[in-house]
Amino acid sequence: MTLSGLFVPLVTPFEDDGDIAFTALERLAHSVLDGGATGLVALATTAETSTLTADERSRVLAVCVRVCEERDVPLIAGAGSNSTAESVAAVAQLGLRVTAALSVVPYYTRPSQAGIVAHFTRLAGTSPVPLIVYNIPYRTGVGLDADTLFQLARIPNIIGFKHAVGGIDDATMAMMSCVPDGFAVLAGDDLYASPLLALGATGAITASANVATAAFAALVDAWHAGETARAQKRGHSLVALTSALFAEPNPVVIKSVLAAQGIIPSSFVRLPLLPATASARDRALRTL
Ligand SMILES: O=C(O)C1=N[C@H](C(=O)O)C[C@H](O)C1
Repeated sequence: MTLSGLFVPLVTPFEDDGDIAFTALERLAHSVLDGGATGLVALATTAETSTLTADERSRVLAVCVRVCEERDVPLIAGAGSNSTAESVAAVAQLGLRVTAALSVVPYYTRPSQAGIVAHFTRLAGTSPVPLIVYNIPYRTGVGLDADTLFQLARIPNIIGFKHAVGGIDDATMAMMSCVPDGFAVLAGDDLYASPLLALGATGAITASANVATAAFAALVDAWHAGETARAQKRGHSLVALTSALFAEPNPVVIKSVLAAQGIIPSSFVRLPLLPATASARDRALRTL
């Protein structure tokens, strides 16, 4: 299985009192699929997963599983932490309900490159579903060098990377020059999705696609169709929007835009996130 296309990491809509708005979540899930997304990502960073309780996480996942089954589309679900044992348990809990698990490089602990390979070897060996390694050094505090990327890509049951390194760096260039056949590279930095697709990424997981699903779907399609001029134009046209949506910590601006559009009931986010400022929200709305 090669994962390709646009996967939307859904926000978790809240009511003004902080309760999860499950009906709005289900509506949003259908609406991004109607807008051209290939599949969904449940419980990613954009979902504010770290501030959901275990019960809320399982109810959010249940909504996403139901929608993806109804629509017959792939579902990726976030699972894992900076504890290998806890990550093994979290991925096991997903069972076979998802297409793949998205597991972040262990954050905060700053393990060695060999430790990271050992972590994912253990996880991939026990996971009931294929794994996607989430490489996001600006959140985890630890980068992956080219050799580590090659080693991870060769581990059985690891089928892809969500690659979000804040640019196109040396390790990215080395990795993209020899991606194993069938291995998925999913662009995870909204601003660099277009250049990574140009280098051969199989798809994208971009939070901005909660707001601009059709535009991101068209961007992925254009690069995959080899229509360079159209793809570049699409990429350029998304720069102002993605910059505006990430002007404050993700997903606060995205939620404020969705709330202003009436797509979700409230711009509420849980502490330690604060709601987007009016100026950030208005700037994003102006770029739509
Ligand atoms: O939740 C996600 O998946 C994403 N999170 C990233 C982040 O918040 O750092 C951004 C990316 O668009 C997808």
